Amino acid sequence: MAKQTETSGIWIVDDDRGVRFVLAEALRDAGLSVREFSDTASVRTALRETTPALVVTDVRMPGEGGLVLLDELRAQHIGPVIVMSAYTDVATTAAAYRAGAVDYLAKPFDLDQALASVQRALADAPHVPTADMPTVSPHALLGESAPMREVFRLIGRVAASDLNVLVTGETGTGKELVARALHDESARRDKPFVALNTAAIPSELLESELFGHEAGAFTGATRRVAGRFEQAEGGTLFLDEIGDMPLILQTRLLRVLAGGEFYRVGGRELIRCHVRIIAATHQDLDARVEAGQFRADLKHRLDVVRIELPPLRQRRSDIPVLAQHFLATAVQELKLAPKRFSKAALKTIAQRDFPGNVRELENLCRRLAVIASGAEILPADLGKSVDTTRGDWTDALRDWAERALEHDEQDIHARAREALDRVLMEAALAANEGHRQHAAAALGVGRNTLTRKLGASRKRHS
Ligand SMILES: Nc1ncnc2c1ncn2[C@@H]1O[C@H](COP(=O)(O)OP(=O)(O)OP(=O)(O)O)[C@@H](O)[C@H]1O
Repeated sequence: MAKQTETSGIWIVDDDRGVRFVLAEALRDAGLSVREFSDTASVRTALRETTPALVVTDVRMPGEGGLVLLDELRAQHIGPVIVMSAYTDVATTAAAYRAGAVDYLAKPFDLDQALASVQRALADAPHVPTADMPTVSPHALLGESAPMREVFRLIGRVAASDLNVLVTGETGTGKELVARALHDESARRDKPFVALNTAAIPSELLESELFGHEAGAFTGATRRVAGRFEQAEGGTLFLDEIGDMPLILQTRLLRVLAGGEFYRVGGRELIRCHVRIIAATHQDLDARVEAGQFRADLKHRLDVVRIELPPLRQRRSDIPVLAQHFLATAVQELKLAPKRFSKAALKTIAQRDFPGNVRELENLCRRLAVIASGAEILPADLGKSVDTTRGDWTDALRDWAERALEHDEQDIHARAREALDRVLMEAALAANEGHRQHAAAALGVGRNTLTRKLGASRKRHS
């Protein structure tokens, strides 16, 4: 009979997060305990604490491959070990069996087949605990709720394909993070990931932003500039807020997607591109198509696979994990004294609605990291943070600025100042029935200043 050792379940070793997700999910669904590792070094670290009941390892990984690990595990009588690989050549398969693997799974494998293989190998193996163990690999994209697991599953499934993906969800739900995960899990991972927020670029500049321009293409174009398509060559182009793209550019984009080639603005050279497009929108794209604001044929091209990110209020069970992660990250980044949430504080936070979703939760945690006085954040601290900021327009401005900085946008200060001027002027004019002198006086600026700013704002918006 097999020796009853205390082990820590099934260990999956694969640098491909998508494969880990999918396989781990299937094994957990079957009631097994799973730990995930992205490389052999972290397996070795974990082996100092405990041993696995079974290891499923990839063969080719950056750094050290799975066969070295297999040798080591066999030498220490740890295992059984199942090997998986996309390289089903005879030499690799034979080497794996020679080194003592009990089975060899050729990728892409059928999940049922993988599960059957694991169950066969376990039939002889020691006791496997069924409680889920914490995973070792830090996923950038966190979440344990059912909808997020479904998102992980989809990412795992479609990452390796070259299909265009449309990510939908309210602002701040993690659409860009999903796009990055899709890129990181694809064969394009060593090529660039380029993000462009189409709503943040004035429409007259968007074309040259996407496709680049030649020197002299327009006033101020002093040299040739590569657009985002060229920058992303071989990799992934993430087009955020695609729903806001002006129709004329939708037509241009569609032509490029259909033909796989484009000209720079003012250029004559036809440039071929091999870019995977991941688009995102917080809008209802179908409704925009209905309303004639979005081209149906472009939607059709972008919306090949759809990943929907639910708002945070529909997956509240993710809030504690996210909050703790953001607090720890902020403390580390800002070099503050360690802080943690009290149970009551976490409970209060989890009950809150976050219209700005994960981004808003992240900002709240960053603020708490700075302002909470004790090592433990209490519900009273949350009150403080909310009372001083609720309804405060600087909050919205801060969110906007953080987002713009995150996306490496241009002229952030000028654009914010312009928006500030415009909002104040419009409000003052509205409050004074369009009377400029009164509006200026109400704002505490001279009439000439108001007229000048009004002119500048109109020009920018015409
Ligand atoms: N599941 C998650 N795990 C960890 N961090 C997350 C998660 N979802 C979102 N975030 C973080 O929240 C912030 C907002 O995410 P992201 O920019 O991807 O959202 P978005 O949906 O693209 O927003 P927008 O539509 O406003 O551009 C980022 O700092 C991101 O790292």
